[in-house]
Amino acid sequence: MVTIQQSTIHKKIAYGVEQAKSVSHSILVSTSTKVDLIIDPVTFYERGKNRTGERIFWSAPSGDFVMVGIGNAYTFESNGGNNFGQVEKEWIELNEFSVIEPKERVSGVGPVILGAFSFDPRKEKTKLWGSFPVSKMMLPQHLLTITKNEFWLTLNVVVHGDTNVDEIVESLSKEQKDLCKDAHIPYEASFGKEFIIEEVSKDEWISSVDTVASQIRNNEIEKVVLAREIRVKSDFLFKTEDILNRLRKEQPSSYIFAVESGQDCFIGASPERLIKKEGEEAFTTCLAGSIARGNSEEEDDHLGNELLQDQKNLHEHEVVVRAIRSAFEQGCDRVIVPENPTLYKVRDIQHLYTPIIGKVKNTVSLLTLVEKLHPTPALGGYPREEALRKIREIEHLDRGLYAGPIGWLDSNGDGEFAVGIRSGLLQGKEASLFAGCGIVGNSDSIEEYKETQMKLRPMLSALGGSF
Ligand SMILES: C=C(O[C@H]1C=CC=C(C(=O)O)[C@@H]1O)C(=O)O
Ligand SMILES: [Mg+2]
Repeated sequence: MVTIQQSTIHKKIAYGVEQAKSVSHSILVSTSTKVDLIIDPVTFYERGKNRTGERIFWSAPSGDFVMVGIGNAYTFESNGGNNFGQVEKEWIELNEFSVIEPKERVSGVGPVILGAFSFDPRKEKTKLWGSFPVSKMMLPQHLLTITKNEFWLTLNVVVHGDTNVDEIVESLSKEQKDLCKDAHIPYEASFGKEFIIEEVSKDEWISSVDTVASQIRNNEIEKVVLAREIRVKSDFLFKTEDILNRLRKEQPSSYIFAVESGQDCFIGASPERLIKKEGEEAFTTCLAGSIARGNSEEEDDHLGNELLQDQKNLHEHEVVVRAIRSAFEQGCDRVIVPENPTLYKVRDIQHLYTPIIGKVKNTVSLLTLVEKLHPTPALGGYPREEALRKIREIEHLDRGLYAGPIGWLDSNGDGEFAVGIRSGLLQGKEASLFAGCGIVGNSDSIEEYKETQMKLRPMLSALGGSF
């Protein structure tokens, strides 16, 4: 078994407990080891099923950077606002008293918090999202990181002066062994099961698009993103691992994520980065404006070219670029914005795409950038506050974590957040799936409805349907 040596863990935790006694403060102990085994991240996730409600999955597009967290060593939860500043403050404080091994840091290895924030904490919460707090970031007890073809295992624990070292070492080591048992075996998803789809407030959604488009034509507002929900019902439990496995295969150019809380799981495959920070460098993307994929290469190119010239879609996109540039310029120097969008293609849809980079100003943190950017007009609208007010008033939907920031942050302040779109909430034998569209003055409600259908396909297919 190639797990972290029990003696190493024992030494570090015992040292942490001594430190906790001497400074009268809790201590974060984090030990990581590079293992020379191949671990299938979905198998590892499945092995953690005793910890349902405390599992998290994240992988970046192309799938060569994956993190799987099992068990909460520490959680940052809020039931009020998203509290980005508070999470950051607590995270810095937790790291101030820490024992971290090894000293040389590898991005995504060691003390890392992962989780998600709500789209709009000011919108009244319904029982749909009753299992989730408004925001939840967790420091996993067990973290598997796959990066640059290396496999790392991390154990995180917060100890106190009276922590029983032997007990905690024994339980963590046993759990780690169980998680890694035969974890090289690739996870096999079971066959998809039948399910039915119920549209939620379809006609109301279509007429709300008409209403908002006419308000935009009257210059009341420039852009509003309106989302809708479908409810999926089956006789069988939707299994998170099966869905993760299919998303990994079918959506390789997207961020794949799953966050559990209680018995529910928020899961999806989003093509849209909100922000990545690596040292002084920051990367964001504007992704808005959509068209179908073609059935042949020729048709696909034709549709792509049509999208690149379509005035409605270019306007939808331009609003996003303008707002992101301005938010980015507050936190970054040397902001570089390409002049024209290109295409970003995922299995079921193609989008207009403008990547933006910048050099992060000295005092600016990742969560500060998240707060400045969220929600971009690709998810909310423009101007931001007016659009949020409009969504609160008109949308028949509790978005919860849908379209909110989802990602991770390490103890160096680096990390990445995507926006939680192309996603759904798994609730046993049922699931809610969400999709939204950027509405501008010349949006056609039936076309927008069709656009949401394309955006629902990745999750419908991952649930096991033939979409
Ligand atoms: C809000 C969603 O997509 C956004 C991202 C890309 C393209 C979009 C659009 O063309 O409308 C949306 O702004 C969603 O998928 O639920
Ligand atoms: Mg659109």
